[in-house]
Amino acid sequence: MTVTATTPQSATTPPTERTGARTAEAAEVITGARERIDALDDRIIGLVQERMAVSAVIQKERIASGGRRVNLSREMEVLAHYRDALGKPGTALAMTLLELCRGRI
Ligand SMILES: C=C(O[C@@H]1C=C(C(=O)O)C=C[C@H]1O)C(=O)O
Repeated sequence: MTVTATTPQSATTPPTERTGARTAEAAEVITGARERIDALDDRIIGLVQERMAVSAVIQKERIASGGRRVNLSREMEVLAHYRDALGKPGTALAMTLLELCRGRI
C-alpha cells in the first residue's frame, strides 16, 4: 500500500481565493466566521443524532405495544412547529428530519 501525504487546501490556496473575498481583511473575517459555522454544524449534527435516538425510543415502544411506527397527527405538529419558526423552508427541513428519524414513508 502506498501512503501519500496530502496537503490541505488551506496550506496552498491564498485566503482570498479560498473565501472568495477581494481583500485580506474580508478573507480573515470570513475564515473566522466559517470556523464558527463548522462548529455550529457539528453541534447541529449531534442534535440531529440525539433526536434520532429519542425518536427511535418512542417508535420502538409504540411498535412493541402493538401500535404503528408512524403517527401522522404528531408529524403534522412537528411540521407546523418548524414552519411557524422558519417559514416554508422549515417544512422541508422538518420533512428531512422526520425521514432521518423514522425512514421514508
Ligand atoms: C417520535 C414519534 O414517532 C414518529 C416519529 C416522529 C418524530 O421523529 O418526530 C413523529 C411522529 C412519528 O411518526 C412520535 O410519535 O412522537
